[in-house]
Amino acid sequence: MAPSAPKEAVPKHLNFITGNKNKLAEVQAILTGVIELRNQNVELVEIQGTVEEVTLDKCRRAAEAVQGPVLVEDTCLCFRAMNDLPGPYIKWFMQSLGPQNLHKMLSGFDDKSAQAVCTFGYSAGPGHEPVLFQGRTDGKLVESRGPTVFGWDSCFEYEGQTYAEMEKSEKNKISHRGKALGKLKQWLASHVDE
Ligand SMILES: O=c1nc[nH]c2c1ncn2[C@H]1C[C@H](O)[C@@H](COP(=O)(O)OP(=O)(O)OP(=O)(O)O)O1
Ligand SMILES: [Mg+2]
Repeated sequence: MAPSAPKEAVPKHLNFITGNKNKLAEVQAILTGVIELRNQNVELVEIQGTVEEVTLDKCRRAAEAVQGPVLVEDTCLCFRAMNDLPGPYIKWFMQSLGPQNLHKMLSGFDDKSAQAVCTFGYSAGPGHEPVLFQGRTDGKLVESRGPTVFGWDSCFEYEGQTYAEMEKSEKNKISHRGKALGKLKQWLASHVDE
C-alpha cells in the first residue's frame, strides 16, 4: 500500500477560487514560476465577522463546493478613523459609492489613514482546516487618482502614489496581496517537496 501523503503536503497546483479577474491577474503574476495556478469562479456566501473568520469560512465553503483543495482570498480596506470599518465589507461601499466618491467616507475625519489587508486561505479539501496567510499595507484614503480599473486602487495612496498610479509590478512588490503571497510562497517552499 502506498504511504499516505504527509498531512500538510500541498499539491503541485493551486485552485484559486475567485470571481475577480483583477485579483486573479495579480496572483498569477506573483506566483509565476512558483506554482501552477488554476481558477474556478464559484459563487460563495461571505459571512460577517473578523477578517480571519470571513476567510476561514470562505475557504471551507469553497473546499466543499469543489470537493477538493482550494485557495481563496478576502480583501479588506480598513479606515483607522472608523476603527477598521468597512474592513471586509468594503466591496459593498465600493459598489455603491464608486471610486469617485469613496474618499468622502472620511470627509468628517482628520485621520485619513487606511490599511489594505489581504488574507489567503488554503484548504487541502473538505474537512481540512484552512491555513491563513495575511499581508497588510498602510496607506491613506484619497480622492481618486489614476485609472479606475481595479476596485479602490485609485483611492488608496501608498508613499505618494495611489495603487492605480503605480506600475503593476511595483504594486505587487509592496501590496497587501504581494505580502500575503510572500508568506504563502515560504509555506509552499517548506511543504511542497515533503
Ligand atoms: O488590490 C486591490 N485593489 C483595489 N481593490 C481591490 C483589491 N483587492 C480587492 N479589491 C476590491 C474588490 C472588492 O470590491 C473588495 C474585496 O472584496 P472580496 O470579497 O475580497 O473580492 P471579490 O468579491 O471581488 O472577489 P472574490 O470572488 O475573490 O470574493 O475590494
Ligand atoms: Mg467576494
